[in-house]
Amino acid sequence: MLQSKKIAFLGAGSMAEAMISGIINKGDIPPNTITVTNKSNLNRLNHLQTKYDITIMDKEHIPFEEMDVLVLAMKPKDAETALHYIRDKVAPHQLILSVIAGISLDYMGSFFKEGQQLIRVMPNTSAMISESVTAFSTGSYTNDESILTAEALLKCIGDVYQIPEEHMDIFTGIAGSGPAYFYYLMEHIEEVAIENGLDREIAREIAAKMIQGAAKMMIQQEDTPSQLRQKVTSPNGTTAAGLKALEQYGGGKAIFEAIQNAARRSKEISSELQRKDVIL
Ligand SMILES: NC(=O)C1=CN([C@@H]2O[C@H](COP(=O)(O)OP(=O)(O)OC[C@H]3O[C@@H](n4cnc5c(N)ncnc54)[C@H](OP(=O)(O)O)[C@@H]3O)[C@@H](O)[C@H]2O)C=CC1
Ligand SMILES: O=C(O)[C@@H]1CCC=N1
Repeated sequence: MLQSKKIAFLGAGSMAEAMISGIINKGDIPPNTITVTNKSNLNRLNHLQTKYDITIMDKEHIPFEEMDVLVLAMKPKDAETALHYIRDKVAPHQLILSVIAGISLDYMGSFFKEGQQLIRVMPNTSAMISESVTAFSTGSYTNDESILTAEALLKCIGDVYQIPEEHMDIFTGIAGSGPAYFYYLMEHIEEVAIENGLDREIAREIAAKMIQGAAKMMIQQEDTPSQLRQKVTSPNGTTAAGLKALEQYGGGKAIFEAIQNAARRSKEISSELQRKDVIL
């Protein structure tokens, strides 16, 4: 179903590249039917073209009317300018898919004529290797065909969940930002490994595989995380000693607060972006 679709990415940064990479690796879409543009960084566009064989274009030259899907992948601060730019260039039947954190369907909808098809998406950068967990919420005018198109597209980058928009902030805190928490954890694992004489590369490999193994256990086994933890923890053993320090240094609380804070920031971005001048 994606073969004949024309897709344009507005924004060519980390998230756009991760999605483009995942989509192209999946092989359902010919690379040259993906058009990518950005604000001004031509070197970046050339780099993506060389790497993925996609079509790159100055945004002034994009034939917007020919596009089936427009992916908005700029920072929240640039969303308003971009929405202003495209509002008169797209028709309601075209699907606008935004991956911008915190930008609500209502806010987006306020730029367009009634009936515009909109989908709000939250992927993560594991899209690069088709391992994102991605959520999406649909606007009031989005039809079944567009939902199927979006699902097919997002399945190229991993697993997809349709969720109510009110859950987007917490989803963002957990899954959109989540990879960063693991990279942060890895940075600390490497630090202590090196201090204890291990090579950084070895430490990185064993820690990443350990995390992958634990993640697979949670997916494949019926045990809860708490039961799995207990199975690792011998009385008065090494794990109990490690968990004691985690508790003592506020590990659980830190994880809880990290996710809460990210979700709060997502909500805050939404309120910062309230549209002031609706002129249609
Ligand atoms: N990174 C992540 O892990 C995730 C990011 N997101 C969301 O994705 C969005 C992009 O994030 P990320 O890729 O990290 O950001 P980057 O800063 O890496 O990329 C932003 C891109 O937007 C382009 N841009 C800015 N203004 C416009 C415009 N008016 N028209 C077209 N392109 C424009 C920039 O162009 P130029 O370089 O020329 O200025 C750049 O290519 C954000 O809204 C973020 O919330 C969502 C999930 C995860
Ligand atoms: O940090 C951000 O705002 C974006 C959204 C989720 C991940 N990165």
